Amino acid sequence: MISPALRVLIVDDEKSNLVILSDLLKREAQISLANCGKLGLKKAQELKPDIILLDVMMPDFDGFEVIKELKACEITRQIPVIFITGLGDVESEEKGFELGACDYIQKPFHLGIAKARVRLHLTLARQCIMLEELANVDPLTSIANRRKYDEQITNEWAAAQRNKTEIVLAMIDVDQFKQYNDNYGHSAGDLVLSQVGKALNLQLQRPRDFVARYGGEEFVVIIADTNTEGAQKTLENCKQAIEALNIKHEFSQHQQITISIGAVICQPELEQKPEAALKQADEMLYQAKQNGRNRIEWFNQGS
Ligand SMILES: Nc1nc2c(ncn2[C@@H]2O[C@H](COP(=O)(O)OP(=O)(O)OP(=O)(O)O)[C@@H](O)[C@H]2O)c(=O)[nH]1
Repeated sequence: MISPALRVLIVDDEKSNLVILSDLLKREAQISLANCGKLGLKKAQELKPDIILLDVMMPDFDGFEVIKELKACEITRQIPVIFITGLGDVESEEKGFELGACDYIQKPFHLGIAKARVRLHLTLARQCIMLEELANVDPLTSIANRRKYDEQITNEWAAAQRNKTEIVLAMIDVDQFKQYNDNYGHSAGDLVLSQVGKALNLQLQRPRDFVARYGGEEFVVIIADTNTEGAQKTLENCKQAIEALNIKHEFSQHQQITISIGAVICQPELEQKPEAALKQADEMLYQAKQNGRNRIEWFNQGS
């Protein structure tokens, strides 16, 4: 049985087709319906379904136009599209594949065969989601990994340059963590890292906030489209959230698990690279350690 968490969007102007297809798949996935191309496009962008079943001949905006828009849009580009259409000529079928469809089912279709083909694509969609997770999620903390950070910072840095907005980069390190491992054991250390990752993630919930495990006991934060005051508050909340975990660490100067944070805020010029900003954040992290840990140090652009 395929996971019911998968979401299928069916776009068809014929009500009877919507009914047949949703009946066919309702046990396989969550179904959303759209009775015209424009609505289908809107729902695809809003719902980001795992797969789209798309009619070709629709009055306002035909299926070929819809798939062109889907493939041109960053949000919907990856969603597999299956055409289900009365157009039986090979030229239309070839055009459907050329425009990026993953399958082309002709009407009238055999229920069992249509179901088997959609099921196959649902399975592939599910495997793609799993692969994506494996590639981008750190298994210990369940937050983003360094690979995802590299992708995110490339996009956010370019957006900040384009829109002339301010962006914050922060390096976070668990304080005296070697002492924790040495005294409480590596498994207990792993548990702390997992709790810290999740607690940071909870504080970074705005759509443009991002946190990843950078490696070992280090985390990296991106706060995009922000200002000094807002970012200071967010990072202060992160620091306090770790204190609030109240994890005993008798071998630390603060007697509990704490974090140090080095941060930099900038409006990047075209020639500026994010690696230089991250290095500044890292230098500030070193300062935070030198100045007593469990604190945030900001890079001063003037210094
Ligand atoms: N349990 C666990 N420990 C890790 C992991 N990755 C790195 N570490 C440990 O994190 C510790 C980092 O220690 P150090 O870099 O020496 O610094 P620290 O003890 O945190 O001291 P300060 O940074 O100066 O506060 C090392 O003991 C690493 O073995 C991990 O995945 N799990």
